Amino acid sequence: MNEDDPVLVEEQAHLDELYKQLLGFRDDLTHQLEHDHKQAAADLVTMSEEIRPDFGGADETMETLAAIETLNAVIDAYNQYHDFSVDRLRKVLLLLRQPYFAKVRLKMRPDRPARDVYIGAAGITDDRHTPLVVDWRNPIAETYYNQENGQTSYTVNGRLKTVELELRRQFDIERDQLHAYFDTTVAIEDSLLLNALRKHHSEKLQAITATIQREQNEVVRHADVPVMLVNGIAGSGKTSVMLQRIAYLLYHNHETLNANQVYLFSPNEVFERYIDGVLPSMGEANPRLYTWRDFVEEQGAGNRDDGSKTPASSLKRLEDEIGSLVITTDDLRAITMDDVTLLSAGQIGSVVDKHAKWGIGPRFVALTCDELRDRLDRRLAGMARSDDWQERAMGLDVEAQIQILGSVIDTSDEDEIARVTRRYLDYLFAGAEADIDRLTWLRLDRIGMRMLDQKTLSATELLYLRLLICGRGTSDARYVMIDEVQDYSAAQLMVLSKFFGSAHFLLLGDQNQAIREGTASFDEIRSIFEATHGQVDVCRLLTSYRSSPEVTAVFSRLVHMGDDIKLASVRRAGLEPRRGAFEADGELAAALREVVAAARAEAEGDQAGLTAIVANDAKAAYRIAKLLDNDVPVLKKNQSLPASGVVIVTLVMAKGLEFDHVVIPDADATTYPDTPLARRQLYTAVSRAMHQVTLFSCGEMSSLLS
Ligand SMILES: Nc1ncnc2c1ncn2[C@@H]1O[C@H](COP(=O)(O)OP(=O)(O)OP(=O)(O)O)[C@@H](O)[C@H]1O
Repeated sequence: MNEDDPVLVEEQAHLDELYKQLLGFRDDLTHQLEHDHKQAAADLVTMSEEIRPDFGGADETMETLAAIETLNAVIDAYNQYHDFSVDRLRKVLLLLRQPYFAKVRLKMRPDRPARDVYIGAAGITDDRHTPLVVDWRNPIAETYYNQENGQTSYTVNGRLKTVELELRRQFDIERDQLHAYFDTTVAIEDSLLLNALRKHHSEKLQAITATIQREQNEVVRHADVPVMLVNGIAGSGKTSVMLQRIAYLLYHNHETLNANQVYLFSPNEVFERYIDGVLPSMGEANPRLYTWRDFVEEQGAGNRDDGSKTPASSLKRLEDEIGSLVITTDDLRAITMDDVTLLSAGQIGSVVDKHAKWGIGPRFVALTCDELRDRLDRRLAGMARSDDWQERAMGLDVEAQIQILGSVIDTSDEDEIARVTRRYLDYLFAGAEADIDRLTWLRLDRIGMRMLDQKTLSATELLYLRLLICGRGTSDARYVMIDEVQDYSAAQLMVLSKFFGSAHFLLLGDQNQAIREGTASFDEIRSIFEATHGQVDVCRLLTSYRSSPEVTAVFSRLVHMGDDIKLASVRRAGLEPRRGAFEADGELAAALREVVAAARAEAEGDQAGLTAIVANDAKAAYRIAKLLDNDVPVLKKNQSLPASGVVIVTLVMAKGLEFDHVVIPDADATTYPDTPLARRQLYTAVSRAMHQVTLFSCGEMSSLLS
């Protein structure tokens, strides 16, 4: 430490003091939890021994129940206290890694002295509830992210508070070591950001809590609107911002929202593994992670074309036809379980006919399902009275009777036999009600194929038809995040927006990275979500935090963003792009081998980085691997990104990822002709690079790169 710098000395002393407190909290909490655990176990044993179960008379029963009630209340109290202590310990452990990353000195009122607020990954107070560190999601921390010196403001409980920011200080801290501090009193320059960006590629995406930039913060702290569409250039932090936003929402709604109610759609499994450490590193649980495939499979439509290429016109046609849809008996299927027909197609048909006059839609489904459930109930009641089923129930051995029916059947009591047989039938046919609700009685495939005059139905068509008939898909989801939204077709988005009709959406994408033909434009995305959710708020992110100015110059030339928009990079200078057009495969192979050798040599030194050879498709990837004598691995779906070295990836797999050095081995005019799609594919491939891009072609180089 520089002993001559009084600020550094003073801040280190503050850190030492706080760290000591944190260690104390950790030890106290651990002891407390251990002690409480033992105490609780002992108390529960004593209390339960004191309960003398007596159900002899009404008074005795009341007394016994009251004693059990008291025991339950004690268990609840222990659990609550336990949860509170565990939560506090979790925060302390998080802060012990880095107690805080910034401080703001705020003058809350002109007549009061300014006070220092330290900001960290979690908030912690001392025993007298005085805040020692404030959580980055606390309203007051907004003054740090606003990046405004002097007068600034934050919103608390919907009210804007104006304050004076006297000092904004950032810290480079690891555990109890203060490495450096940066004051931004003169001009707002984010030294911590520049420090962070100097680093090399990491195996997994990192949280950006300490360095969220102003335009990103607007997304993270945005009001809770039905749909937000973030339109950002490559490397502008869309994925990072989305994860910070999830953490923000979980913090502000901690009493009502859990991570299971947040759904995150991402392009593929490699990407899922790349991002799955971010929220846990912030002390939050991961949301439910889905690819489109996972979603389709969960909906029982995994065994057909996944519908990613289904045109929106197909779904529009279903919408148009649904009003005049007539359901015939052939469209119905009996509800059968274990070869027992519980409701025949004919019986279902009579219910359907009764309610079809309302038109085929959510109301029809609700009324029909209600009545089918009633009929099922009557059917099971009838079966429970039949000799055949009663004999089967009584034929169960004693163990099975206790396990399934809860007691041994009293064969002397006829009513009891019927009651128990009913319980047995409920157990056997437990899935029948779910079948009714899942509309297994309706041959959706057949109906859809007739409506569309097609021989098969894609997953998108099937799910949309089901949605048109039932209304909403799920109300389990409160928030749905779709990353790389530009890669979804209008039809896929129509399904998702309707399926999650009651959820709020965060859509993030970059139109220039749409690498498939036939995906939805941002205007289409807006109108799809406006139709289901009303309003769509749009935010833009225009600075690249991933790529060096040199790399940014290559990819920004590929696209036209609009005259008023200029892409910017905040990274330090990287290396100049390398190019090479070769006449034959042999020459290309030699050049690639050189790159591989250089990358491996680097990886052995302390300059470990990751080089990716990004091939246009799987065929090209394996061709390159062969050219390199299979010495470089091709990244597979079930693998994670290596930390360093060289890897071959397809463009589809490279989506959302980043590498220190990107080599495009097939940058030729045939692979990348002068078409809008090829332009976007090249933009996506080049923009995966942090420090350097190498463009090789066998034959003439694509004119897009000239
Ligand atoms: N505010 C920030 N502070 C530090 N690093 C940042 C910041 N914002 C983004 N980054 C870094 O920039 C890189 C790109 O971020 P991210 O992958 O979230 O961008 P993206 O917009 O989703 O990219 P793409 O659309 O090209 O896949 C990551 O390494 C991320 O850590």
